[in-house]
Amino acid sequence: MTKSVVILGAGAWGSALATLAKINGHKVHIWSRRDSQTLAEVLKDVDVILSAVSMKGVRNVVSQLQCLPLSPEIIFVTATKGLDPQTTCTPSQIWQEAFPNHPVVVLSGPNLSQEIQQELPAATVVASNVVSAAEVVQLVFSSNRFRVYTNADPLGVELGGTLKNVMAIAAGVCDGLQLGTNAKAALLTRGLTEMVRIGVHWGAKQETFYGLSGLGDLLATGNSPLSRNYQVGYQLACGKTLTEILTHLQGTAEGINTTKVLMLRSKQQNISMPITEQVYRLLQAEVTPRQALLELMLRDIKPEYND
Ligand SMILES: NC(=O)C1=CN([C@@H]2O[C@H](COP(=O)(O)OP(=O)(O)OC[C@H]3O[C@@H](n4cnc5c(N)ncnc54)[C@H](OP(=O)(O)O)[C@@H]3O)[C@@H](O)[C@H]2O)C=CC1
Ligand SMILES: O=C(CO)COP(=O)(O)O
Repeated sequence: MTKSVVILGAGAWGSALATLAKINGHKVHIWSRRDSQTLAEVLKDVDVILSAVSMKGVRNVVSQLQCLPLSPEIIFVTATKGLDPQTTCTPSQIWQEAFPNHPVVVLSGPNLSQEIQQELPAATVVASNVVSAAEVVQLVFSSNRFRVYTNADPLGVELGGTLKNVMAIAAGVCDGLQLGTNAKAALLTRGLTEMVRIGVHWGAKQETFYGLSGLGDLLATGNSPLSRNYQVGYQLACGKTLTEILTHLQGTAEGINTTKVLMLRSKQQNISMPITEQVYRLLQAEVTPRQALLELMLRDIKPEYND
């Protein structure tokens, strides 16, 4: 059945998702804060509201929507991969708190938007506590070039896509320093261990991190120059400063803010996150890429798994 979909955020990801819904014949409107139409106008008779704004815009957009009369039938979908610096909440937690009577669905996976715009095949996950809502969103986006799986662990799916951005920065450093394939495999594997450790502590399911939104997205962004987070790490390793990199970077690298939030929360909760800590220190210019590598290699020797 044809759905009316409004996509909030006309950036790289919002535009790619709009293309995917349009090819399935849905009525799609992309709204951005520069739109000539107001949110109230574009949200008339809407079925699905998908937010693809970057993390820094989420609270702003949520508050604007809270002022509008919205039917409880409307499904919210969040495709943002970040953590709120003030509260450390995930975007879906912010949406759900603001709209407790609406179903909220997380959409996340290995989805480099440029490849999707080139019509290359990809897969993703839509996760919600309300299975029927996830199934509606699955139908809106599924096609012969975009395979959509449902999942019942929205927190795990969301954290997979968010936490891997920190590891994508580290992977860019690894490649920028030309450390080789063994080092890259070690980094991504131990990076995944770190993601699982904090994610499970926060209430996500371990197995979710081994799916598309965790391992899948870690492999995509940790191995692709198309990833902005990877680019940040790569260029730091090539000697550029963060300010220089951000001046020329197209779009948002959420991993920079996520690293800060993650450091704060992991320290408060006493969770060991050695790779995240070195990425944090590198972004703060407290260590060079080579020093960060050495710090990781010279940590106390230990069993691979502690339990
Ligand atoms: N690009 C990709 O491949 C993918 C990205 N993502 C995630 O999607 C999110 C968006 O990424 P992407 O589209 O690439 O980023 P872009 O930088 O291309 O776009 C960001 C969007 O957010 C909007 N925005 C930023 N701040 C505000 C605000 N205060 N109020 C309203 N709108 C705001 C921007 O509006 P304006 O243009 O007016 O500044 C723009 O539409 C990120 O969390 C990213 O991690 C997820 C999967 C794939
Ligand atoms: O999350 C993404 C692909 O799944 C996009 O990665 P970047 O934000 O690093 O470009």
